[in-house]
Amino acid sequence: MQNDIQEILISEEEIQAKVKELGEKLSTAYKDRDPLVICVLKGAFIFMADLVKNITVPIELDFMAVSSYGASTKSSGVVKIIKDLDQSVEGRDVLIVEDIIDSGLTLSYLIKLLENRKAKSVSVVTLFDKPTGRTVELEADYKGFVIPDAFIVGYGLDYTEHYRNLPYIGILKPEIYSN
Ligand SMILES: O=P(O)(O)OC[C@H]1O[C@H](OP(=O)(O)OP(=O)(O)O)[C@H](O)[C@@H]1O
Ligand code: HPA
Ligand SMILES: [Mg+2]
Repeated sequence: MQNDIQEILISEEEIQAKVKELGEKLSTAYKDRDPLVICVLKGAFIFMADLVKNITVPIELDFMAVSSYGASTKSSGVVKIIKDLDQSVEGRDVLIVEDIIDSGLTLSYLIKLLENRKAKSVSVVTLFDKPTGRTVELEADYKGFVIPDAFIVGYGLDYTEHYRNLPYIGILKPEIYSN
């Protein structure tokens, strides 16, 4: 698996330091608000687990699974709900936890959905932001790293469902895509 990586873009240590910093910011922002923190599966599962350990105020968690990339490095443009939330968001302060904002399609769909379900507020924290990928206008409320125009893997992010278990962010060798 490591042999498929051309370059490590962001190290495990850099990620952990950033996640701690985001956790501290969110602990201040959500003090006394008991937010519903929503993990967007699968990509955000590692970020979510590390992030909530760095949030020091009461929160509730829920999980939603959506997919639009399939086995490609380009969004299909169709966001498919694979698993919906267990809890109602009505009247709740909601924080969506995403691994990456690329085209912005996944999040713009989710934000609209949760607003239609009458959440009191909907905010977004993303660990990675790829602004060059945007096809819809969208800004995260909290973000970790701005990344260049490259397909990244690791720390939850996949290519054809692999590489999610790398503890760092890497770029794959070009020959991996032609296999
Ligand atoms: O801004 P966008 O262009 O919509 O891309 C971002 C979304 O794409 C990825 O999910 P994917 O659909 O690959 O599902 P996965 O999380 O199961 O890998 C990623 O985890 C984000 O949820
Ligand atoms: N890597 C993995 N999954 C993704 C990406 C990416 O760069 N962009 C959107 N989903
Ligand atoms: Mg994916």
